Amino acid sequence: MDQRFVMKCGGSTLAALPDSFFADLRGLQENGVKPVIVHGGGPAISETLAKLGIESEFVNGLRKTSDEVLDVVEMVLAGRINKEIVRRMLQNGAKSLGLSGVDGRLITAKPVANASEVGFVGDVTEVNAAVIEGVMAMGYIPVIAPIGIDEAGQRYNINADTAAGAVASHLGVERMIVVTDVPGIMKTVDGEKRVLSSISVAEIEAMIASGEIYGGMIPKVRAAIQCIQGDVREVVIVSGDEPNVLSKAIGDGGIGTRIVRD
Ligand SMILES: Nc1ncnc2c1ncn2[C@@H]1O[C@H](COP(=O)(O)OP(=O)(O)O)[C@@H](O)[C@H]1O
Ligand SMILES: CC(=O)N[C@@H](CCC(=O)OP(=O)(O)O)C(=O)O
Repeated sequence: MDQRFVMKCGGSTLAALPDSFFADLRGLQENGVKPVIVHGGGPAISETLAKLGIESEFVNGLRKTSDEVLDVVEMVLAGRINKEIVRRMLQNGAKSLGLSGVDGRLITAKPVANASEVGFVGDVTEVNAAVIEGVMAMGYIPVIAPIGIDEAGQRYNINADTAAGAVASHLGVERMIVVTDVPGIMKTVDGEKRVLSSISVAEIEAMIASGEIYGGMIPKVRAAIQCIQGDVREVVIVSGDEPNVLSKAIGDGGIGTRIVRD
């Protein structure tokens, strides 16, 4: 079994993650499991932009990113949030090493198709798997901030779900775990809101079309659909509140929503 997995941790849940979450990661590391973390931090970016009086808006879930916004995105993601995660892992006995996609040209990016509307927002074209594997081989959990760079040295702001999906695809791991602030993809059935234990690509498309999947869930399911076309066997969406969520998600813990190939 592939003992590696990619975990995406959303800004919606980062600050609230209990120590037990990081202790779970340490336990996995001690047992030879090799996690790779890609993190977000959207709410912290918005908070800092507001403090600095810099306007920002989202276009179809992507932050409109000017050069000025890009400075703040990099400062918050690669600085504050990345180091906060590394620190919490250290405090809980897990060994980790923080990087942004710029370090070692970890994430090569190109402008998204609607760059004229959203500015310096990137799509991933290449992931330097050798650097990630090297960090893992040294016994560290890589913690990656979703900033990309192109051949000319231009930086890009990349949606963290998109970046995590690309890292999972390029590493060829079997599983990606998306940790967020809801227990999975929810659907109202007979007037009752339920967490779907699994969902197919066709069902996802239908729920996007009907508006039952909206907002921040859209980039997650899009990234999931993209990476299960390759080697990734399943993507699991779970809540960071659940005790030992990662151990449960990599086992058959019946947790969250599993997205698998049709
Ligand atoms: N069908 C759905 N089931 C669960 N959550 C959904 C659904 N559709 C949209 N969402 C929204 O997606 C949010 C998670 O995305 P987001 O806030 O961007 O989190 P993160 O910061 O973890 O990336 C949930 O809090 C919820 O408001
Ligand atoms: C292009 C784009 O929108 N980038 C995101 C990057 C952070 C992110 O995705 O964070 P979450 O996972 O917490 O949402 C942003 O600027 O907010």
